[in-house]
Amino acid sequence: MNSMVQLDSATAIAAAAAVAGNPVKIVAQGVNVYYGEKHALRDVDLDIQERAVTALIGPSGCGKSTFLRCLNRMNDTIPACRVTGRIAMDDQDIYDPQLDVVQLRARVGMVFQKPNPFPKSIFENVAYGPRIHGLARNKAELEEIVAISLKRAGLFDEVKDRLGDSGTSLSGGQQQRLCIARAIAVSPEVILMDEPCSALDPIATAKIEELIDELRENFTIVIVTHSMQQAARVSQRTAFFHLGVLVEIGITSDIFTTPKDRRTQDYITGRFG
Ligand SMILES: Nc1ncnc2c1ncn2[C@@H]1O[C@H](COP(=O)(O)OP(=O)(O)OP(=O)(O)O)[C@@H](O)[C@H]1O
Repeated sequence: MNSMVQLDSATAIAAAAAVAGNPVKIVAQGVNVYYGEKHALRDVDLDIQERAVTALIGPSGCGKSTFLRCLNRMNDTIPACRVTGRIAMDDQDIYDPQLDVVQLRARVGMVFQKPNPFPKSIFENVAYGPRIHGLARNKAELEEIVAISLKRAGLFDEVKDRLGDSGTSLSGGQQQRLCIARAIAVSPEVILMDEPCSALDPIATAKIEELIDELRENFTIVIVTHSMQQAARVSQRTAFFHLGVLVEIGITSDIFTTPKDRRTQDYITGRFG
């Protein structure tokens, strides 16, 4: 088979082995999503492993972003959208009516396709979440959270002397790392990334990919990507969606070298997409 993806298979296999024993963080069972009459996701069963990167791939419109948005209930904000089935994080049903959605979204952070810093200072972009969630007892603690979050997002050295400047004054890649720092600042357990590099140049993309690899030590990451190369570089597990169906999920190197399903094979060899 002639996959379009160049795999550094030794690295990919070592990375998959390193996370192989990690427990499951999120379990989705029989998930269906409708936008009005449109049945966008059908009977999806999918496990997300803790402290690993899971990539969601598939052709445009297959339901990747829809599934991602189920994981922090962002679909609740779309009036016509209806979700059925069960999604549990650490065995807790995240669609339980008793559950506080604001708390859920602090536990399951999100980074979007287009960097979207608030029109506020770099400091305030990161401090906002910890402040509203009461995570700092005083100014010194808040400053510490901001500094740590910027360091973990690989941005601190570039901005430490200009924390008062507007977040929007940064380059696109820096803005995306600022958005990652903002997500990290409220100590989430899971970070969802919806095509986080699609608006970035190759150098900024490489930095974000390196960062994702570092972040998986502490966070569970789910990333939607149009780039099979990116999925191969950053993820340990890959899920392939097609026409609203989860076709298969497996170890990334297996999906790109020995997929079980013909549809996956056709996709990774570029027969459609
Ligand atoms: N807000 C919405 N209202 C109505 N239909 C929607 C909405 N969002 C998505 N859809 C439909 O649901 C299906 C899945 O869309 P989704 O955006 O999840 O796919 P995707 O795989 O992420 O696509 P892409 O790679 O192009 O971003 C598509 O047919 C899309 O048109």
